[in-house]
Amino acid sequence: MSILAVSNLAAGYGSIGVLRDVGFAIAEGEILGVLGHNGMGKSTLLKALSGAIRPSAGAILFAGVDIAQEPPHRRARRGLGYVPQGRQIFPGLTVRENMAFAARASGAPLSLVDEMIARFPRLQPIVDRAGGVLSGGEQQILALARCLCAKPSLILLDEPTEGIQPSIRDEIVETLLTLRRELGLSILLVEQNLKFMTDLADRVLHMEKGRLAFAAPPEAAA
Ligand SMILES: Nc1ncnc2c1ncn2[C@@H]1O[C@H](COP(=O)(O)OP(=O)(O)OP(=O)(O)O)[C@@H](O)[C@H]1O
Repeated sequence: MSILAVSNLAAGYGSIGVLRDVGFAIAEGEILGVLGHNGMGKSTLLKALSGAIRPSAGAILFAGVDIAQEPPHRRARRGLGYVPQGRQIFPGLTVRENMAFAARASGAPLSLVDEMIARFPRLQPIVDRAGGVLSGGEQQILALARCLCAKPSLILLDEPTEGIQPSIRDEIVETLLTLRRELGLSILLVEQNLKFMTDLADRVLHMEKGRLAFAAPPEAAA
């Protein structure tokens, strides 16, 4: 069964249309990648799915329910996680506080915070450090771990490797594959880094001028 089924989706900014007639589905436990040049609409797609922008047409079935017109917090509560580009962690809160905030806001148990800290060893020595002083890579891991503290069944990742070193990138790959294996986590990944995409994605779609143009296996896309 599909965790996400999108059909005829259109979205944009005011009178500027960006996405047109977008349709695809993600199976439970699947990792789907979306590739595309700058400005083609990849981030806009994730914004429309997360609720950051409201689609002007189309359906977004999440676990069988159409969420296309729901606000972001309701989608998050259903188990739709979103890690936007730029990460958006709370700079004045510590690593642990950032994560506890996400767990509380979603009604997930606070024990998930310790579970996620255990899954991301790089966070262990810095749990009491303020989010704002972390390196770019540390912030990326925190943003991902914080998203997972809300107990999502599908996560939307917008260019998670942007500006981070290969060793951290490899850790993120390993942890995401483990989460998929152990918890059945599904992932929609927007990424320009082909190695990361190839390591992670089961299937890759290509976005061109607001449309999903064709599908190819990750090897072919690379
Ligand atoms: N807030 C906004 N208001 C108006 N137009 C926007 C806004 N955000 C993005 N756009 C426009 O929407 C189009 C798609 O942008 P989007 O960020 O989705 O592309 P992208 O494929 O994610 O690109 P990149 O890889 O550079 O992040 C672009 O033409 C962009 O200029």
